[in-house]
Amino acid sequence: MAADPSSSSAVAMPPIAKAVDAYRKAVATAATATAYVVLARGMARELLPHDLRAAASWAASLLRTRLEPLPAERRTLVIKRASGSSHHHDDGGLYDEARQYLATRIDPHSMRRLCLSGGVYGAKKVLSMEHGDSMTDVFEGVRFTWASVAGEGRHGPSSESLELSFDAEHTDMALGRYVPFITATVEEARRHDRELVIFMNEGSHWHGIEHHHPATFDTLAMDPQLKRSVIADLDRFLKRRDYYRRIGKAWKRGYLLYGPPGTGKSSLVAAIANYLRFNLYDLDLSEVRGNTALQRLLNGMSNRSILVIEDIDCCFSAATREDGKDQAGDGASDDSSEEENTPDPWDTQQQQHNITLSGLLNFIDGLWSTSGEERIIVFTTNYKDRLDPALLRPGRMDMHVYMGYCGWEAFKTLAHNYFLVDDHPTFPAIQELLSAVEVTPAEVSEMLLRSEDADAALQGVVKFLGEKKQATGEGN
Ligand SMILES: Nc1ncnc2c1ncn2[C@@H]1O[C@H](COP(=O)(O)OP(=O)(O)OP(=O)(O)O)[C@@H](O)[C@H]1O
Repeated sequence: MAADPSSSSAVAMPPIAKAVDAYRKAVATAATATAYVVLARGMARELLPHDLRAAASWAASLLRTRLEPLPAERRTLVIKRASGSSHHHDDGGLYDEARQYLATRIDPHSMRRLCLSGGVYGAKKVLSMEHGDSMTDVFEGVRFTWASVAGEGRHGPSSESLELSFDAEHTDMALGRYVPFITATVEEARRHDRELVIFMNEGSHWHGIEHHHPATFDTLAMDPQLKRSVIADLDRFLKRRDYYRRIGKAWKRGYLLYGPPGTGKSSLVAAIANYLRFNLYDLDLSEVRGNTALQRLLNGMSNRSILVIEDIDCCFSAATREDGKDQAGDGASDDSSEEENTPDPWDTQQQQHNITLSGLLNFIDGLWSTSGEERIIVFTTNYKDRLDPALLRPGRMDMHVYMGYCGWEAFKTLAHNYFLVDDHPTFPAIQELLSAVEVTPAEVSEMLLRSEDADAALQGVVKFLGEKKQATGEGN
């Protein structure tokens, strides 16, 4: 049977011929499509009036703009390294602030290369970008790009800079909020890391030593609710700079800590200093020779500090109370009338200088309202009932904090501090005994310190409390 030549040729068509055929078809199709477009254009030109055509083209371009937004205009802020500053010392310029800030924001996983510096003489190690690298930071939902640019030419490293880029529409925010935020964050971190100092007065000068008191609010044994309210009060105080400015008052807060000896008043002062990272100024009034010296001392205090006057009841006896009135009949205990009979040199001197406790407070108010910022003043006393009533008046000291005998919650804090123990077979007995006897946290701490073994120490506490209860019962 003879083969069909056409079918045989189709089957036998070589690949090149196939491609040529496909190309021919494509050209024909394109020509047809182009012809249609040309025809449609021509018809539109013929049929649509000019204005309508212009409107259609404007709408089309608008649609295109909407669908493909143009890249936003960018703005770049160049932060140059201050000449003379070194990598090892932070001079406080914006360049150093930005570097320190970026060290806390840098994501080591997202960077190809990283610089690690510091560590000299125990200094903190800091991560930073390599020159030529960049990173992004998001603030209030806006992306900021940071680039590290190498110093050029003979100026070398001193012409290094950081470049901050952002969409131009966020310029006000970058300058008005982001840059101040960076400064505030770095200041906060520096404050947190700084060594604290406790100053004591010698004549009219302060003499400072490093303050390493370990007390914190976590280690402080006190009523948990009271502890929370002190912390909340401190937090509120820190946030109220503008409020104090607005009402024209000194930005200060006064705390009166009172309670028996050994209940943690000094520990609370240390915990406040550690919490706020404020330096302490422990003022011994008996060392102060008159108004001028006092003024010099108060003026010599730095901002963000705590002025402490311990045992305030001993500094001002009834003879120097407000208005200089003899207040022996005001309910003060017998001890104070004893003091009146034997005036100490400070009293005599204060009478000469006519300083009363409320006078001192007014003096401090006046001085700090013009010069001081973020000051805390703490008075401590074992005998609140001996204090000048002027000091106890509402508004005088902002918060009165009673540091009392060791309660159950306070005891649990101590047991946790010393032995990391949160439960123990002796606890029920201790809880019961604590509700029956008055014992100070200092006494309990001392018992807990007697042994390194938790069982032995806690048994010791039970024995001590039992004996105390018995003695109290016999005494009654
Ligand atoms: N509330 C407390 N929490 C934790 N530890 C305390 C507490 N109270 C006392 N201590 C322990 O007892 C020691 C002495 O306490 P602290 O000096 O703070 O008491 P104080 O009330 O200031 O006494 P004083 O009135 O005699 O100055 C502290 O160093 C601490 O070890």
